[in-house]
Amino acid sequence: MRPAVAAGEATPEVAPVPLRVLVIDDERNIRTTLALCLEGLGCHVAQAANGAAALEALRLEAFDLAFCDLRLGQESGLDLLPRMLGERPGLDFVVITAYATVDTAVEAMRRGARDYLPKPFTPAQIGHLVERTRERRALERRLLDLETRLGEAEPEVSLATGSPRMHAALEVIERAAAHDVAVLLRGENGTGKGVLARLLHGRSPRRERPFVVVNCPTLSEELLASELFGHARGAFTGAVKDQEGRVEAAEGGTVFLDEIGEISPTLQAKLLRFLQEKRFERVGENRTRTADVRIVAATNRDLEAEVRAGRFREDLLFRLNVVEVTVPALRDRPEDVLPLARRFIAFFARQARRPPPELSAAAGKVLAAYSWPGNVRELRNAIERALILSPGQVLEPENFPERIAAQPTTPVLGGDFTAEEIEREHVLRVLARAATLEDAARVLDLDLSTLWRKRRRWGR
Ligand SMILES: Nc1ncnc2c1ncn2[C@@H]1O[C@H](COP(=O)(O)OP(=O)(O)OP(=O)(O)O)[C@@H](O)[C@H]1O
Repeated sequence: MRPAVAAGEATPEVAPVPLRVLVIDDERNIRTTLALCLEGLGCHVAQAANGAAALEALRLEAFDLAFCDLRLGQESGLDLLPRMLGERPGLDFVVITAYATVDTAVEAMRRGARDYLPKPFTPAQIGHLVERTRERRALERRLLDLETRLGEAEPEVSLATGSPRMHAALEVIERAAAHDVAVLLRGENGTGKGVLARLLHGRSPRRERPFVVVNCPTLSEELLASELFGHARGAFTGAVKDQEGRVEAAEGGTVFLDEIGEISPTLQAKLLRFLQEKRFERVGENRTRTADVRIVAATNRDLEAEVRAGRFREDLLFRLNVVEVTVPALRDRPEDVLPLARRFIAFFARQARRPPPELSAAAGKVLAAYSWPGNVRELRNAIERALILSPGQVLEPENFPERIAAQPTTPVLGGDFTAEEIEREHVLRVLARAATLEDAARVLDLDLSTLWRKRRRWGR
C-alpha cells in the first residue's frame, strides 16, 4: 500500500492561518493601539487587562504570541510569565515596558520570554516580531508534518542475510516471482512473511498493479467474505451500498492473505473456487464476476495437521502451496540478529533525529544470545523501545527488556563472540559431560596437557 503522501511530494499551498495574538496590558490605550496594529498585520487579536484574564484567555485559546506589559497594576509581568508559559508552553512571549533595563530584559529571557520590547515601539518593530513568530510556526508545522510521515515509514527492509536458510528462502521467492503461481509462506509470527510477500509482488510482472493485504483473523466470517469478494447493498446489516472487495480492488495485482489457517470452512470453499476459476460472487449477489489477481498466502500453523484434524481443506492447501517458502525463525538465523538490530537502530535514531547509538559488546551479546520468540518484530520493538528510553550514545544490556537482558550470555555459533569464547564454551561443555579428562581430550582432539592448561585458565 502506498503512503497517503509519497515522500518528496510537494505539500499543496494553503492560505496561512492567522496568527493568534494576546495583548496583556492594564492601559486601555496601549492595548487598543497594539491590537489595531496587529489586526492590520492580519492577526487575530484578543486583549486582557490583568493576569487572571490573561491566564483564562490562554486556557481557552491556543495563542501563538503574547505581548505583555511588565507592570500590570500591582502585578508583575515577570512573575506571570512562567504561569502563562505553563498554560501554553509553545507561546512566543514578548515583554513590553517603559522601564527597559538590561537586567529586566535578561530576567525575562531567563524566565522563557522570546523577546523584549521597550516603549515607545514602532509598528515596524511589531511587524518584525509577528513575522518571526509566523516563520517559527510555519517551521514547526513542517516539522510535525515530516515527523508524521517519518512515523508512518517502515524501516527499510534488509534482504541481506548471512543465513543459508534465509538465503534459500529468498532465492525461491526471486524465482517464483516471475511465474504467476500461488505462493504459501510459512513461518512463525513476525518472521517477515508480509515483507517477503511484498517483495514477491515487487519482483513480479504485476508490480505496477496493487498489492492488497487481507488479515484473515481480524474479521468475522461474514465480514471477511465481504472484505475479500465485496457485497451488494442490503446483504447484511450495515451494508448500505454496493461495495467491491479486495480481489476486485487488486485487479491485475496481488492479494496477500495473512493467517490463512484461520478461515472458516465456508470461506475455504469460496476461496478454493476463486483459485480454481478466478470467479466469485459478491456477498448477497448472484452475478458471477471474475478477477485476475495472484494469491499469496501466509500461515504460522501446521496446515497439514489442520488438514488431518479436518479443519482445513486439503484441496485448498494444494492450490495455495504451488510454491512453498518457509521463512526461518530469527533464532534459526542468529547471523542476522546484529545486522538487523543495527539497521533498526539507524532507522529509529533517524526518526528521533539523533545520532545512532552504538551497541556495546555486552548488549550485542545479549541480543545475539536471546531466542526471539517474536522474531524480527520483537527485535524491532526492542530496539525502538531502547532508543526511546535511553538517550545515551551506547546501548547497554539494561536498555533492553528484562527477558532479553537477564539471560546468560552463552556464546552461540555465528553470534558476536570471539573464537576463544566459543572454544571456552565448547571445551567446558565437553568437560562437563566427559567422565574423565582423558575422555574429554579424545573428543576435543587435544593433548592432555593442553586441555589441562585450558581448564585451569578458564577456571574449572
Ligand atoms: N528483513 C527485514 N528487514 C527489515 N524489517 C523486517 C524484515 N523482516 C521483517 N521485518 C519487520 O518485522 C516486522 C514483522 O514482519 P512481518 O509483518 O512481515 O512478519 P509476519 O511473519 O508477516 O508476521 P505475522 O505472522 O505476525 O503477520 C515488520 O515490522 C517488518 O517490517
